[in-house]
Amino acid sequence: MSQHLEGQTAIITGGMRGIGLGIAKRLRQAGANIVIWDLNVDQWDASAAGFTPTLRQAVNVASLASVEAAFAEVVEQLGRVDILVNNAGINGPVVESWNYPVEAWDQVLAIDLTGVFYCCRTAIPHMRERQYGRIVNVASMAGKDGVQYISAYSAAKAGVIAFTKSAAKELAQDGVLLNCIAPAMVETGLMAEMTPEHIAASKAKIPMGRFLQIEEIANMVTWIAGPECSFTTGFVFDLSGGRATY
Ligand SMILES: NC(=O)C1=CN([C@@H]2O[C@H](COP(=O)(O)OP(=O)(O)OC[C@H]3O[C@@H](n4cnc5c(N)ncnc54)[C@H](O)[C@@H]3O)[C@@H](O)[C@H]2O)C=CC1
Ligand SMILES: CC(C)c1ccc(C(=O)O)c(O)c1O
Repeated sequence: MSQHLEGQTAIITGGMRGIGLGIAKRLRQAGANIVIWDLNVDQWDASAAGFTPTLRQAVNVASLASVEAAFAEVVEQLGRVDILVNNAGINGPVVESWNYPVEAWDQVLAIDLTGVFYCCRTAIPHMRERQYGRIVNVASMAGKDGVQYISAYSAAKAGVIAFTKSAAKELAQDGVLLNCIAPAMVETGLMAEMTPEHIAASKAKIPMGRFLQIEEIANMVTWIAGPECSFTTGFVFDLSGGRATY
């Protein structure tokens, strides 16, 4: 396997399980030193993951103070951050938009959108100073299409796409590239929060007729996060099994 990220440092938010863990594992195989940020980082299953991260930090991405303190510690201990994967996210209630609880709306937006902004805001000055960085924001097909009964999640993911495009233009001459991925449904803890009817409806929208696999996301992210991705910024890379039409 290519070791093209040897010596680089990658932060993966929400990296304790699911898609984030899969991305972390694959970036490690490519040679990167891995920093895991998650709400609770006590339980690391090294035999299941197949590696031990260089650092694990308890971070709430919805708290700027938490993000800034953790980032400073990474720079102090490892000296550099080359890759930031903004993966942490929640779904929230599955309910009509007009009945969506206001507190839950605020929480979904705080984690899924503002959390991405906080992590980028914190990492970008360091990357600009080094004139190198790769930021991969995990959006969703829900952010492109809008999915019924998960309006806060869909709105937050649409916001992640627009934020990525804006910041990418600002940083295009600084060696700092920002891109998004827009996965369709993957069988993780997050998907389990959907109702069986919604899961079946989502699967039915995918021409390939199957769910996306975590390894497929991790492989794509590993390329986007590396130096070979050199002329693409502000882009949304779909993982939709043929579903995406734009
Ligand atoms: N599972 C799916 O079908 C899809 C997922 N996605 C996105 O992929 C990303 C990962 O999702 P999954 O792995 O499925 O979810 P998951 O629920 O399995 O994992 C999410 C991780 O994020 C962490 N997290 C949640 N809130 C946090 C916070 N405030 N600060 C730090 N960490 C926090 C959780 O503790 C957990 O480890 C999310 O952004 C999700 O929206 C996108 C498209 C489809
Ligand atoms: C698992 C998350 C909440 C989710 C659910 C449904 C869709 C979809 O139908 O497109 C998504 O893209 C998701 O990210």
